Amino acid sequence: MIQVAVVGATGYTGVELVRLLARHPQVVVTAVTSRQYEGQRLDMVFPSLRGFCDLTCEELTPEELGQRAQLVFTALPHKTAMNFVPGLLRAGCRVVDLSADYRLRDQAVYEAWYQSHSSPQLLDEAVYGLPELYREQIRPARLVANPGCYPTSVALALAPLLRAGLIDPASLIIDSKSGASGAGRSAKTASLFCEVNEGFKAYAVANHRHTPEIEQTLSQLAGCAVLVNFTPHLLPVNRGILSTCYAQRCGTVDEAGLRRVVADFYQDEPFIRLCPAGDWPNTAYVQGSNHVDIGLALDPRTGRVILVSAIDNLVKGAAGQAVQNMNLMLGFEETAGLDLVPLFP
Ligand SMILES: NC(=O)C1=CN([C@@H]2O[C@H](COP(=O)(O)OP(=O)(O)OC[C@H]3O[C@@H](n4cnc5c(N)ncnc54)[C@H](OP(=O)(O)O)[C@@H]3O)[C@@H](O)[C@H]2O)C=CC1
Ligand SMILES: CC(=O)N[C@@H](CCC(=O)OP(=O)(O)O)C(=O)O
Repeated sequence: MIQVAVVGATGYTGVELVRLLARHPQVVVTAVTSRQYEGQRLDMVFPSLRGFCDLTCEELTPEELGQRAQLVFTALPHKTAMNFVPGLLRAGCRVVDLSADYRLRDQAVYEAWYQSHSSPQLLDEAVYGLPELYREQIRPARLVANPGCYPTSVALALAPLLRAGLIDPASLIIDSKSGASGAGRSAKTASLFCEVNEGFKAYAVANHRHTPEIEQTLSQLAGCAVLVNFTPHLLPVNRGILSTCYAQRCGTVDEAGLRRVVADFYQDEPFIRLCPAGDWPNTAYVQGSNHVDIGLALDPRTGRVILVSAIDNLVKGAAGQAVQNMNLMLGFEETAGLDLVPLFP
């Protein structure tokens, strides 16, 4: 059994990691960290874990974590993870970082959207952890930057047609909706029940920090600099992201042809499901699982292709993808610990 640790285990992605890792056949969680809950058993903080995890929350230095684990998941807020990750690497750990701190390759872009970077020397080394696109680079990596939840849903929807040159990279409009767990577990007025329930709003319009992350992946796929309009919305549900992407079709390929390209691109992917024509993704059909559902239509009147994707933001959008990355890094079956049938209803 390989020893792993979760830093920031009392956040939404941290506890989701512990849930998934508790059933993983080849790893054992040896440490869970938190400042606020130091000294408390994790299954007292999250009774859902009773019988699955008997660890107590600790505050541990990277050096101490290095004594306890070979691979560490950092599930800390962005701008915080960068203070932890270099020490973990020095302590000999491999790291899957769930924050945004190592996702952007260009330091100037990171600093324009976040803040000054304290370990920019690691940006070149970090591998963007989207297995469906970068599987071979992830396997040997020391540091994997787990993608953001919105960028995961968008990149996987657009990748096949963008790479095939069948949609115009200058025409992309993306409209995404997320459940409230996407905002994390820390107390904020905007996340209060009455602020979220029975409402539906756009936020961070034209300036959401996932825009450059989405553009980075799409530019690589398209082979040219891509700019997008990306508008996130907050849904009054706990989990789930639904992204609707609009793109102008290139050439005269029909809907069946577009569908074949997407199906071929993902034919060996265990977590991607292409919906049959006329069927559309629903966040409820992927909840609790690492699946990505993708639907596609060509509007013959406008010549636009419409791609819709659904993921669980805490699983394929965070903890599940992190476990998928760990599986690749450690040479395990990619689906180990992730053989989850979505919850419904
Ligand atoms: N929620 C989501 O859907 C997704 C989140 N992510 C990313 O994953 C990371 C974690 O997100 P999420 O779980 O939602 O966040 P939460 O706010 O729910 O949890 C953050 C965790 O980090 C700990 N923490 C906070 N500040 C510090 C600090 N300064 N030093 C040490 N520990 C700290 C918290 O515990 P304590 O305060 O007790 O130390 C807590 O355990 C973030 O970078 C987020 O952007 C990525 C994809 C999806
Ligand atoms: C609903 C909501 O607030 N969502 C978060 C995205 C969370 C996320 O996964 O982003 P990172 O991993 O990059 O932090 C937001 O819009 O900031």
